Amino acid sequence: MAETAQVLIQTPLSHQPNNTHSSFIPTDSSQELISFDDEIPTIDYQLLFAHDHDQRSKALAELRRACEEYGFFYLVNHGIPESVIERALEGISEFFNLTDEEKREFEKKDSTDRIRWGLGFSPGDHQMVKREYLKVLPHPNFQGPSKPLGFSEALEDYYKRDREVILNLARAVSKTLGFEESYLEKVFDVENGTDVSAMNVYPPWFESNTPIGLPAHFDAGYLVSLVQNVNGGLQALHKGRWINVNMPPNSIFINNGDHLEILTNGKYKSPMHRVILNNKVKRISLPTVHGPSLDKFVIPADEFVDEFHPPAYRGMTYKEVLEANGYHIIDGKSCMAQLRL
Ligand SMILES: O=C(O)CCC(=O)C(=O)O
Ligand SMILES: [Fe+2]
Repeated sequence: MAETAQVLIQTPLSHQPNNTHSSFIPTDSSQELISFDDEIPTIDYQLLFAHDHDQRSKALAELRRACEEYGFFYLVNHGIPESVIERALEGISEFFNLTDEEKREFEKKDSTDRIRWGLGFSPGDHQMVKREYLKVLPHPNFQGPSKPLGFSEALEDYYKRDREVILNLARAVSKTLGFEESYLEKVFDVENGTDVSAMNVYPPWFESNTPIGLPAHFDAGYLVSLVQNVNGGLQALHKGRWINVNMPPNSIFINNGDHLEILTNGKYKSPMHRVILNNKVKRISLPTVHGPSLDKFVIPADEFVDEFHPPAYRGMTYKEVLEANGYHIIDGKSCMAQLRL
């Protein structure tokens, strides 16, 4: 399948579709690029913690529906200042504007890399760059690139605020699952959790031979947050249709990660997503995968397993999952195919 050929070449933040999930991919190749502007749920972060009981219950019910029926949503009113996001995105743009020689300093060296720069090429054409990326590990012990000046600090500011939001969101998600709010924090040992972030830049389509910027894949971790400089490119699969992600101003795009799917035994699924190059502008995105601690062995929790819902995934430590198939943790590779029973 063409889809499979493409995925072997690119290196998204996470793993590629496996046989089980690929049944969700529209199989008619002529339709493969068709996408829809269907509505995506919007969750108001402040309301998830509102003092008013009714307001809070309503917001939590909306969050439950978004996690269960979609696996992704826009988060508004998250409290991260626009300037913090803008500075991080501007820093990314400046980094990618460095000379190739300067960027090569961050090319893969060995398995202890905490910063990794690289290029994603077009399938079958290794001259055609579809995506340039820079990966870092924001947590624990963030270490940013030494140049351009101020970039590392701008990233650190963003990651700190982003992590606060994600921790609180994980508390709200715990409640939507019927648990006490610290549930996810405890099962994933979030305090020692490993976060992997990719900064991506995609050229406009007219500079490329195919519009696929990043092939369909899933992300590891429990929750993934994403900010970007412009709309137009990211698509998520919902009920067999590719939905365009059109983020409202100053929002964050959130999706469930594989480990939330495993823990909930498939109740909160990790959605397939991809990037199509837009035909106008260079797009920059900043997705961050928030994951369990590396030694955490994640399996479906007892609460989601019964005689009608037998365990659908086997356990593996998060480190083994990320490093599956010979990759280093900074590649954020997952291996759902090996985890599914
Ligand atoms: O660039 C995007 O919008 C998405 C990137 C992504 O899905 C990834 O790096 O895993
Ligand atoms: Fe992704």
